[in-house]
Amino acid sequence: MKLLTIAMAKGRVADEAIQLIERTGLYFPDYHNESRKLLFTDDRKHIKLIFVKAVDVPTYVEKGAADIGLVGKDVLMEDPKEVYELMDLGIGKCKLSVAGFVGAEITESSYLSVASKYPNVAKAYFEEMNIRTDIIKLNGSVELAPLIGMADVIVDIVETGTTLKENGLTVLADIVDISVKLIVNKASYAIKTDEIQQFMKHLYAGLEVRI
Ligand SMILES: Nc1ncnc2c1ncn2[C@@H]1O[C@H](COP(=O)(O)OP(=O)(O)OP(=O)(O)O)[C@@H](O)[C@H]1O
Ligand SMILES: O=P(O)(O)OC[C@H]1O[C@H](OP(=O)(O)OP(=O)(O)O)[C@H](O)[C@@H]1O
Repeated sequence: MKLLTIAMAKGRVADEAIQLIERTGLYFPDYHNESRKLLFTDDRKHIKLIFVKAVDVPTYVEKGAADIGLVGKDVLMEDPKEVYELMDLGIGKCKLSVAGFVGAEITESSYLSVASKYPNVAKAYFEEMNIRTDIIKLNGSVELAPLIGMADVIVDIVETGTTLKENGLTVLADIVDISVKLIVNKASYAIKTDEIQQFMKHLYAGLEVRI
């Protein structure tokens, strides 16, 4: 059995993903969600988990530093890479939405300033709508931008809507549903076909139990 390396981000994705992986019978004795370790191996040495920034997961997989990556569809849409996207894990569910002040109107004649962690997704969305934009790339706390007059609207992740609500903002339009995807390096899929398919089969079985 060849060892599989799986890249994912610490935090909300890892906490749920590791529960799913452990459902397949794999066990990571050292893992706990407050650990500062960045690399874990299961007790039978089948899987090596590496923790990287969410936006870097597709890069590790494209370059072959990881065979498999678990990453939000938002990251894959913003910066597409040459990888296979083979499975939806049904975790990390949220939406990418346009948000702003209640009653803000977005029309074809608008010229909008848009703040986002996802400038490419935002640009493509408004181009499709024939709306001219000035896109401002931010790396977090995006909801602040309309409040201080830096942007008319934002494009950001919405899950419960609490962050928007607490900042006096509302969803103006939904762009796309997001969840965590399993991506695979193209060469790894050729070389480690059996291992990868077995792993995915076990994950599917775990998902069925979960549903
Ligand atoms: N509020 C949320 N609810 C559900 N899923 C979310 C939420 N926010 C982000 N996600 C999903 O989880 C992934 C990782 O989010 P996370 O907040 O851990 O990363 P990040 O904000 O990009 O990284 P960092 O906090 O290190 O800057 C996102 O790419 C997205 O797919
Ligand atoms: O609808 P909610 O349940 O409130 O979740 C949405 C919030 O979660 C994410 O932020 P995150 O915690 O990753 O912080 P950051 O992007 O500002 O770093 C996202 O960017 C929203 O701000």
